[in-house]
Amino acid sequence: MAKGSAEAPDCGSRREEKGFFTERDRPSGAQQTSAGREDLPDARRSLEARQAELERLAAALRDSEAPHREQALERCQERFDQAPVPLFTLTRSGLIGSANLAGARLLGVARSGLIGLPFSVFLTQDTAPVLAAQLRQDFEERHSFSCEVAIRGNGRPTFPARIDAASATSAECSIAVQDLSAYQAHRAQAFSESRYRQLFESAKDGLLILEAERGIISDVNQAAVLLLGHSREELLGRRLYEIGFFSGPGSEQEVLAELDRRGELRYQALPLCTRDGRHLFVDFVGCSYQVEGIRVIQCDLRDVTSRKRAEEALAKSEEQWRTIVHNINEYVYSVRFENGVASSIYHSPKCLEITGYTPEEYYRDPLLWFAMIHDEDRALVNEFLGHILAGKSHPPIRHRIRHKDGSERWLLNNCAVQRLEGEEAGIARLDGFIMDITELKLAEDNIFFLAHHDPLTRLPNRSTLYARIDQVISVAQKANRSMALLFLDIDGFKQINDTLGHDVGDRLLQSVAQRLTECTRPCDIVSRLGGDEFVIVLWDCGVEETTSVAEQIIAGFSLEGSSAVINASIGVSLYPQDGRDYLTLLKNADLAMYQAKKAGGKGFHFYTKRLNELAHERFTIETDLRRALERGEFVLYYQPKVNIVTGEFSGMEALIRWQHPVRGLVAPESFIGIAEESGLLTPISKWIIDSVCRQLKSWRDQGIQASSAINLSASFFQHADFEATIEKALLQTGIPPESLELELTEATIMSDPQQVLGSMAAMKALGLQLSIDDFGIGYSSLSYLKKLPVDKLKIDQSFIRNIAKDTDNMAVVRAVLNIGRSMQLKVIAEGVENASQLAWLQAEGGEEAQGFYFSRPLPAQGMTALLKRGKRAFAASVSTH
Ligand SMILES: Nc1nc2c(ncn2[C@@H]2O[C@H](COP(=O)(O)O[C@H]3[C@@H](O)[C@H](n4cnc5c(=O)[nH]c(N)nc54)O[C@@H]3COP(=O)(O)O)[C@@H](O)[C@H]2O)c(=O)[nH]1
Repeated sequence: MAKGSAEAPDCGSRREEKGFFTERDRPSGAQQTSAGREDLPDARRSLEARQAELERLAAALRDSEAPHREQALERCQERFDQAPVPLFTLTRSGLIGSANLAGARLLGVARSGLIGLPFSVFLTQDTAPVLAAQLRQDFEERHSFSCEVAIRGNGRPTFPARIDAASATSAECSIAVQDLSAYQAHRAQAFSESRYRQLFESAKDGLLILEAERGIISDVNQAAVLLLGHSREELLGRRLYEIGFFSGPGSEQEVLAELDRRGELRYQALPLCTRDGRHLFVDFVGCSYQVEGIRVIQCDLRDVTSRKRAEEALAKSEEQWRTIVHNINEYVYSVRFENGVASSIYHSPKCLEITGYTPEEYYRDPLLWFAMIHDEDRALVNEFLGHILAGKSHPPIRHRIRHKDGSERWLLNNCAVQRLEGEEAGIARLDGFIMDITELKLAEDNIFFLAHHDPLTRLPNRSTLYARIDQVISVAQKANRSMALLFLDIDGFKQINDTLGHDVGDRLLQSVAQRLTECTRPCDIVSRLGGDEFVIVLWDCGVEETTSVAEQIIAGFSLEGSSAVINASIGVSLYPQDGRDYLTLLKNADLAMYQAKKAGGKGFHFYTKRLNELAHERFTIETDLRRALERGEFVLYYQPKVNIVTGEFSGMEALIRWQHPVRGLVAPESFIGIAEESGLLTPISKWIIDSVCRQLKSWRDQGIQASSAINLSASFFQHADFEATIEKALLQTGIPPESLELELTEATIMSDPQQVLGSMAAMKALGLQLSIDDFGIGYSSLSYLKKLPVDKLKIDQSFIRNIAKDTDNMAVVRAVLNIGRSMQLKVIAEGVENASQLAWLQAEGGEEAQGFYFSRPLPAQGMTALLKRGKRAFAASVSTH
């Protein structure tokens, strides 16, 4: 070292005082480190070898002679100079005491220029203090140390270096400097490779590295092994087509050529069957690059089977949804809201049929929908949308739109809102469906119409009348107005229906409805209650106006295709005097109509209080009648029929009387009609038949061979029990059928000619006598009369009453007598009250008569007495003149 010191530039001693650090600066506890010993063995060994050499030389110097000492020093100096490791000696101040050749090369400064320079000038600012601290500690504690610094070599960039210092002597310490540039580069590369391998192996995607030249797999990661189901060994050296990619070597070649040309290739959802039979879909990304001059292909395989399956499921569900939406009858739509602006995102094809506009037209104009809403329904739709957009639920609404073709359509509109949550809370979408309910609405309207109207005449029906008239009455009450209720019933409608057929009856009802509508104003109500009953409500009409309307109505209805003139009867009640509610007005108008009917029809009658009294009376009679039969209050009177030629009994007529507990003996005219209308005449008729037969039997039992006529009403003649009742009575009493005579009026026969004719034939077949009562006042034609199985005509008493004075009556009676003769029918004149009537009849050739002149109707007991007078009881009566 002395030699080195001698060779060192004199600047060394010059800079001693301004050295690296001074005694004062020397640290007290610097640590020795052995870090990097194994990393840098050469430098350390070299340094340790020099240290050992120096120690050996020192020992030799102590023990040897001078010549040997010189030689040793030279050898030592040479080894120091030629050592491959950059070596330096540093003074306590950190000045360079000596440097070997490698050291001078490292720092890029001639050795002579280095001596005396602080070593720190070659260090970066941040690492210089590191070395200074270590040196202080080294000189203090005489320990070796190692540290890493950054050297700013002359003419080369800063490079990392490691300094190994031997234990310092009192004056100097030796350091070996190792350039770490190459080492660190190597270490970086090793780190990079390890990191790459780690990344390669831990990648989730399967990675295959191919030698591009031969197309064979040269590396695979674990993910690829798991994905493909092949072991790593099976994969290495194989080609892509051999592990299931691409259809074969040709196809693979094409793919690799394309990859080569473009540098990168991507395939999405390639189907792949793995070695263990799994069917997968993988996204394939191939890219080609050079590694150390060799071209490789990296294949990235990502298992997208779940995604693919989900996509397929989604596509399938979308397809199903589309199929459903395209085939349902509803028009489905979806509108998106973005920043408060609506835009159409879906309109199913059905929109064209329902609205006339194509989906494209909706996409172009988001407000098209609103434009077609019917003006009257716009408020309803706005309210509906307001509810929906506010997030409230609302049932579907029905509204109208104007179809593109101009027609009006009824729609059922239902929709729901899809909302965004969180910060961007608000409406995202409006989804809805629309159904064309035009036909349904029409059907509903029709059903509603039919529920409230009569289908035949299309007039309001009973329930509608009821609802409307209540409103009319309420308005009339508030406005202090009058109104009239007209109850109309077609005269003889049943006969028209029965004789001319129901089609004709229907047409008649329709023409009546039309006529009533024509005769009234729009503010009036015309309705059909049912059957041939109509109700007309005339608003703000008194007696005068109502009379005028009623006269127009009853002027007569002509029936299309028929010459018959049809008449009607009308009853009128007035609000408020005849009633303040519908039912009272209707009841009173009905009473008045009944009165009009009783007056012969073809007329109208205003309701009067008297009608009500009569109705009340009638009601009382009806109530009493219901109890009369069971209380045995009916009795039979008998009026004789007389042969006016011989004066002999020719028969008798049974006539009913009601022995009323309060009213006394009530004549049949006061109750027969009521009994018939209330359905009580059937049991009463059965009682009459039974009683007459029993009386005849009683007389027979007394040796009197009598016969009797019975009056039969139309209702009982048509009753299902009629024939059986007669047969049973004959059977039970055993009287001969020919002792019983049935009197039917022309009206009875005409009420249902077919059925009555059948019953008459049956009675005739049984052996009963049949006669037409009140003959002459009806409308029997001769041709019709010929068909009837009757034995006798009974001239109505109205013709006999004024026979002496009334030439018309004479003519009628003569005519009936002639008819009888020509048709070989017996003729009896009833209502003979005096001798002149009898004489006239006798003069005209009449054979039989009945009347007060001979006898009033007698109770059975009286008749028994009369009968006992013998055959010629009336001989004196017939020969008085
Ligand atoms: N269905 C039934 N109808 C019956 C029955 N009994 C009677 N009647 C019908 O009631 C009407 C009135 O009958 P009545 O009060 O009994 O009157 C009868 C005679 O009393 C009356 N008559 C007879 N002779 C004269 C006379 O000279 N002058 C006169 N003013 N009246 C007279 O005529 C009635 C009998 O008429 P008719 O039946 O047409 O022969 C009457 O229509 C009865 O038919 C019954 O049981 N069932």
